[in-house]
Amino acid sequence: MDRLLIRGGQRLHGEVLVSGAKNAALPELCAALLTDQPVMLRNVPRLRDVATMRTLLERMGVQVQTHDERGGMTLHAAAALDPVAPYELVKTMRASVLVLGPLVARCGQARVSLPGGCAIGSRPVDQHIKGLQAMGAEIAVEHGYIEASLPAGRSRLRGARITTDMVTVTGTENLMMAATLAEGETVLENAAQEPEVVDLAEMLIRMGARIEGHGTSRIRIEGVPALGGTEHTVVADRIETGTFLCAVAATGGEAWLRGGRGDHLDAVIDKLREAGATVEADATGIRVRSPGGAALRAQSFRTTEYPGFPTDMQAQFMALNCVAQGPSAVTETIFENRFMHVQELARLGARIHIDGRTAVVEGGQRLTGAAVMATDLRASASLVIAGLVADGETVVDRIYHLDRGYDRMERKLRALGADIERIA
Ligand SMILES: CC(=O)N[C@H]1[C@@H](OP(=O)(O)OP(=O)(O)OC[C@H]2O[C@@H](n3ccc(=O)[nH]c3=O)[C@H](O)[C@@H]2O)O[C@H](CO)[C@@H](O)[C@@H]1O
Ligand SMILES: C=C(OP(=O)(O)O)C(=O)O
Repeated sequence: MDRLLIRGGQRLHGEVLVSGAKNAALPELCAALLTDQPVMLRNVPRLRDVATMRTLLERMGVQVQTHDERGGMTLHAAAALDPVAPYELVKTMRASVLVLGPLVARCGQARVSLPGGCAIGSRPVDQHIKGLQAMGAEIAVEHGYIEASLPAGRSRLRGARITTDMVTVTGTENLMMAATLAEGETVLENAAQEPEVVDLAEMLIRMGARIEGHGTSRIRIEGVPALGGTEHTVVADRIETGTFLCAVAATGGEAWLRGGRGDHLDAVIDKLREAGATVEADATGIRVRSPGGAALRAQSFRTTEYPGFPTDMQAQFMALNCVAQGPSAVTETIFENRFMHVQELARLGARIHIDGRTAVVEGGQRLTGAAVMATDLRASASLVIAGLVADGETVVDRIYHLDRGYDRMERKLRALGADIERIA
């Protein structure tokens, strides 16, 4: 099992090319199920989750071709599809549930394993199911599978007004994709406004979908009988960008994050500026300059839906808060169990006390290298950041979590001057 060996203490300098967003690429790969025409995606990141999604789609009968090093991929769901997502694949990647909406809309049926919980929380998909039922799908949950079909005599879902109980990102994406091929109008109230939802909507519109209001809490979709193929470039990964911002802020140095979208990261950039880092964004990327974490001021924040502070950046910013000066309170409101990194950060010398949904961080600590274990994707990233700052050697174990969502992270960090290597 691969691990990362980090010798901390290097300042980071140079340029990083930001990859396409995992959380946009995954639903966009699934959108190829909605049409019998080829769909060409560019800037698809090289990630374990993308490979898993590819395997899943290929098992359903989608032809997938990879073109080049720059992330070109063509998907063609022409043949009769086998609309089944088996447990072996879904259990390794919750985003597999994103095939549900497209399959019901295109094939009139689907059999998708329940994703179950994961390290960060229970993560039910009841809102996805409720929305599809409102659109006329008959759904039973049996033997660990969501069995969905259209009633006898119906060949299409029907539009509906759906208000989800909470803002759900993949729930919004699943229902928006399903609604593109439904009969009549669907209105999604309380919709997620994340940039990845907007990017997916833009791709669907290019495929012929009629969608309005994406990027707001009310999305209207007028269903059409069929969608066509398209070409689409996956939006830059704001979480990868934010992770590198925090890494440079913590180690000190200066970096240019080429392709990074500052307009998708306002909440994080505001906090970095309040901490004392210099962050300048334009249409081509983001420049960050920092005197090093120990010269910054720790920042309190609460995670919320977009455009608030993203839960997917909570662990990385907490690593920065451990070395920055002063106390800070980090409140996680999206997932009930997203503090798994706290105990591991403590092994490096961090002082953090958990009080319910808030982690109180005593800043200004000198971190020292140690063996630590990654528990989930962003927890792994926070341990890498802490390891880059710590004195001596840190070994991060179980980095398969990191590989789910970061495109060659250690290579990008090495290019910035970090002393980091992958070891067996
Ligand atoms: C592939 C992808 O895009 N993953 C992102 C997506 O996950 P994901 O879409 O799974 O997260 P959601 O937005 O759905 O979850 C938000 C909250 O709603 C709850 N919930 C959600 C759906 C549902 O049917 N019932 C329910 O109770 C969840 O347990 C959670 O507490 O958004 C999260 C929140 O920004 C991010 O952390 C993930 O990186
Ligand atoms: C939680 C995450 O992803 P997923 O929803 O795929 O588990 C994440 O990207 O931080």
